[in-house]
Amino acid sequence: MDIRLSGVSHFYDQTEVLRDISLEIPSGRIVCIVGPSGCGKSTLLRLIGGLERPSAGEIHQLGTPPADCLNPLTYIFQDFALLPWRTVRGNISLVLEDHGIRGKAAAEIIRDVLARTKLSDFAEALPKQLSGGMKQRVAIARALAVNPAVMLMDEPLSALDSQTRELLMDDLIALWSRTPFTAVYVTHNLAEAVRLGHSIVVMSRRPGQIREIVHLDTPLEQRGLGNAEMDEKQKYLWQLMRDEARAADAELIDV
Ligand SMILES: Nc1ncnc2c1ncn2[C@@H]1O[C@H](COP(=O)(O)OP(=O)(O)OP(=O)(O)O)[C@@H](O)[C@H]1O
Repeated sequence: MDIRLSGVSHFYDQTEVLRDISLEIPSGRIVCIVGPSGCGKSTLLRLIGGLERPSAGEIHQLGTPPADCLNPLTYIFQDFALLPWRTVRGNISLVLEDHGIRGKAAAEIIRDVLARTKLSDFAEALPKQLSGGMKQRVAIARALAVNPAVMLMDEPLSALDSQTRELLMDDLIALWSRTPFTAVYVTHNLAEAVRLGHSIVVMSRRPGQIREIVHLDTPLEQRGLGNAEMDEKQKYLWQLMRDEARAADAELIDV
């Protein structure tokens, strides 16, 4: 299932947050969204997820979600959003219970997603027993359990330290390489964007407009640390963003 945004604009009261966003999110691709603070990245994700309706423009889902998809648009948040009193298995089974899936069918899905996220040995652990990186892997496993058409990822690694971020990026790439998923991935971190994005949407400061879409051809598995092409792309992205980021920073100070 692809997603197409056509001329999307959004206001909160009199404040224009997004202006005339047209964008394709093709199936099986990771589209990263970068831009200065307050430019409307999370708002854009909420509009795509249908949590809010755009003030103008249209968002279409093209094609049908996978046959066994329980929730076409599934979020992954920065703060993991796990229930602390439920085990890893219990957190994942919750989203299946919501769809009436229990017993053997649920156990098989949970076994599969735990194996894919390398959490098979931690099914009975509580969130408080897990590191931040593992908690986010549980959140990813929970998202995979509903076999989403598109994952909406809002700064999923930004609460983690830099080593854990590297490990999680490796995990996401391994997951994608095994079974390509579709994601819209909001991040402040340009290194993350060039590592994970098939394309990177660079937004201007508020009202957020698309300044440029940068495409990356290097396969995800070849984008390790120290890859010269990735460094070049990251520099280019920073050049695009630097003035906007400075201006956005000054705006926040003026408020
Ligand atoms: N529900 C809301 N009501 C009113 N204003 C809002 C609401 N949500 C966001 N805003 C405002 O809209 C603008 C864009 O916010 P948004 O969180 O989408 O930006 P962002 O690019 O994700 O920011 P950041 O990078 O700092 O997380 C901000 O000025 C924010 O204060």
